Amino acid sequence: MPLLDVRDLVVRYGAVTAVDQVSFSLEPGETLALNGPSGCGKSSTALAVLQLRRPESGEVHFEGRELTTLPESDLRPLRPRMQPVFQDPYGSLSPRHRIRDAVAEPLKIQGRWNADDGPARVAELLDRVGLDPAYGDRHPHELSGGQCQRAGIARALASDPRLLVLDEPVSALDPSVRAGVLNLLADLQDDLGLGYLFICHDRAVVRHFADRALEMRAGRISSPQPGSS
Ligand SMILES: Nc1ncnc2c1ncn2[C@@H]1O[C@H](COP(=O)(O)OP(=O)(O)OP(=O)(O)O)[C@@H](O)[C@H]1O
Repeated sequence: MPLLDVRDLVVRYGAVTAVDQVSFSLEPGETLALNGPSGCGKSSTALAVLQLRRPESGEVHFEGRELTTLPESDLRPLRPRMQPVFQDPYGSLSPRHRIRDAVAEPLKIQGRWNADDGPARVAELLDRVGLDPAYGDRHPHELSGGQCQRAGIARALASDPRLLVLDEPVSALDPSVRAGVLNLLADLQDDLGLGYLFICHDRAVVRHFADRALEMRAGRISSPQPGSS
């Protein structure tokens, strides 16, 4: 069974059809890239996969469940298993919260926080993404962009996801730290068997990082591209 199976997805904003009959599937442990120019519908596809924006039509099967027809109450327990990582590393963390609270929050919301071992779990997650757990005391603005993106990934991992939807996860980062974050994502995938829907406009990064890539143009999949393997 694919981890994710998207069929004939359509996303509209009023008269604008941002995603037009897009279909693809993604296996557990696989990285599938969506590549294409600005405005071709990559982010809209990501939002619809995550059900953060309900599509006009089409189906999104995640771990065998069709999501588009589920009410929010039935989606809620599934949401932790599909986590977004967005382009702006600072945007996904509240500026008012310390990093350790941002990473602990999903555990608390999902009823998995335990005062005895919760702090150790947060430290373990920070360590797993290559951050010294002492950084947990800091606020997002006290971290570099790359460190902040790592903290965002730690927060996503706190939910024990199976799928990460990575929307331009390194595009806003200094070129010198991009490779480190991509290597971290590759290690996490090897260790945890995560599936990645990897949205990226940079073909060189896609070739290096993705197993398979789909090219989008004007809301449609225009062609498959060879990936790195
Ligand atoms: N909230 C919105 N309201 C109206 N139109 C939107 C909205 N979001 C996106 N669009 C339009 O939908 C189309 C697809 O946008 P989308 O952001 O999905 O593309 P993208 O490939 O991710 O581009 P970028 O890389 O610039 O984010 C564009 O024409 C865009 O202007």
